[in-house]
Amino acid sequence: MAVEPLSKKDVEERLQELPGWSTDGDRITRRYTFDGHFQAAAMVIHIAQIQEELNHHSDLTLGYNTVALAVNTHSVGGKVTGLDVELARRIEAVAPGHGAR
Ligand SMILES: C[C@H](O)[C@H](O)[C@H]1CNC2=NC(N)=NC(=O)C2=N1
Repeated sequence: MAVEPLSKKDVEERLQELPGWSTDGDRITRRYTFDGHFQAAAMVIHIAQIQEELNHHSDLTLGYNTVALAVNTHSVGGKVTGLDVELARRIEAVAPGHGAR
C-alpha cells in the first residue's frame, strides 16, 4: 500500500499517544534528556538499530545529555506519514530503559 502524507490534524491526534512528541505539520520531533552523556549515546545506538530495522531514519542529534529527533518521510516530499509515527512509537518503547525523560 502506498504511503500517504497525514494532515496536521491527523498527526496531532496520533501524537496524543506519544507524550513529548510534537509537530509543525512537516515533521515530528522530540528531545530526550539523560543523567549522563554515555546514557544519551547508548540511546542513539539503540535508535540507529531500530531505524535500520524499519528502514526509516530520523535526523538525530546527540547533545551533552540530550538526544533530539526530527523525522518525516522523504519519499512523499518531506511530510509526516504513518512510518514516522511508527518510528516514534518504537523509540518511545525503549526510552524508559535508557533513563530518558
Ligand atoms: C531506499 C530507502 O527505502 C529510502 O531511502 C528510505 C530510507 N530511510 C528513510 N527515512 C526517512 N525518514 N524517510 C524516507 O523516505 C526514507 N526512505
